[in-house]
Amino acid sequence: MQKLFISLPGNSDYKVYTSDSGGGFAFRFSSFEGHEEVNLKMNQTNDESFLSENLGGQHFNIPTHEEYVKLVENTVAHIRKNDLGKIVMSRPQRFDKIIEPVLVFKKLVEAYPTACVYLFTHPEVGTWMGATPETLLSKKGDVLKTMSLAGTQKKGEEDKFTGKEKIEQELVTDYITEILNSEKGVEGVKAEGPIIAEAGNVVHLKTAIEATVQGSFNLSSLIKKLHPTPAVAGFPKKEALEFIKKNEPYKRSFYAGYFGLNQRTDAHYFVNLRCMQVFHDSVVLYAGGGITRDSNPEAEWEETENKMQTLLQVLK
Ligand SMILES: C=C(O[C@H]1C=CC=C(C(=O)O)[C@@H]1O)C(=O)O
Repeated sequence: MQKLFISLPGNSDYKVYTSDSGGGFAFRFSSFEGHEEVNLKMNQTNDESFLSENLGGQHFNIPTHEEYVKLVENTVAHIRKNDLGKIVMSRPQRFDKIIEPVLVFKKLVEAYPTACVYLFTHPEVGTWMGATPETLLSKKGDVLKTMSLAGTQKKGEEDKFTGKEKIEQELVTDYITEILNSEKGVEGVKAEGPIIAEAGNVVHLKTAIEATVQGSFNLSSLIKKLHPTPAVAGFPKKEALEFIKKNEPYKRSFYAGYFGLNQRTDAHYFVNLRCMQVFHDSVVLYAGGGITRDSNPEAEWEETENKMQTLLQVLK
C-alpha cells in the first residue's frame, strides 16, 4: 500500500492520496542524504483505510542523554578548532506505544494548523508522519517562496534569543539567497525578517524569502541545490555533512530529508522535521539543533526534547 495523508500549512482540512492507479500529481519523498528517494504519481481518494503492512521493525542505536551531550561537546570543539559556522546535530528517541497512525495524523492536523502535517506509508520507506514548520520551496504560478528557519527557544521565552541564534539563522538566510540569486530563471529575490515564528511549543527565527521565476527555471534542479540547507546540515555545507556522517551514531534516513508535491504550475516542498517513523510496537522521533561555537551542550539536549514535544503532546 502507498498512501499519503497531507494537510498543507494554513489548512484545517486534509486530503488523502493513493498511487494505486497512477495519475494526478507527482509526490516525492527524499532522504536526508538523497540516496533514498521515491517519486510517485498519485490520485486523490476517499478511502481513509490504513493497513499496517509497512510498519516494519528496525534496530536503532538510540543515544542516551550523556552520549548526546558528549557528541555536542565534541561538535563545539570541532567547530572552534576548524573555525566553522555551524553543524546541525540530531538524535532519534524511541517512544514505546502502539499507535493508530490515521488517528494521530488527524490530531496533528487539528493541533498544528500552520504546519504541513503528513502521514506517508510505502513498502520501501516504511511509515512516516510529521508536522513540519519548514517550507523548502513553494511555487504558485511564477511566484517562488521559501524561508530561512533556525534558532529555537521555548514558546513564552522569546526574549531569550541571543546572538548565537541570530548567527545560526543568518547563515541559512545568506545561503538560500545566494543560491536563488545565482539560479537561472530566478529574479527579484527579496528577504523579509527575521520575525519570531511559532511552531508548536517552540519558537524560531524566520525570514520569508520570495522571488519570481521565468521560462528557463527548473524546480527540481533548484531543490537539489538548496537541500540540505544549513537549517539541517550546517555551514560550510561540505564540512558539516562530513562531520554529521562520521559522528552521528545513527542514520537520519528520511528525517531532515524533504518531501513535496507538484501539480501543474504549483509545487509545495517541505523539510521533513518534527517527524517520526512508525513501527508496530513503537515510534521513533527525531530532532536536532544547530550547534555553533557558543552552544551549551545541556541546552542543546533540552532543545531537542522541546522539539520532540510537538509530536509527544499528541501521542501521549
Ligand atoms: C533540525 C531541526 O530544526 C531546524 C529548524 C528550525 C530550528 C533549528 C534550530 O534551532 O536548530 C533547526 O535548524 C529539527 O527540528 O530537528
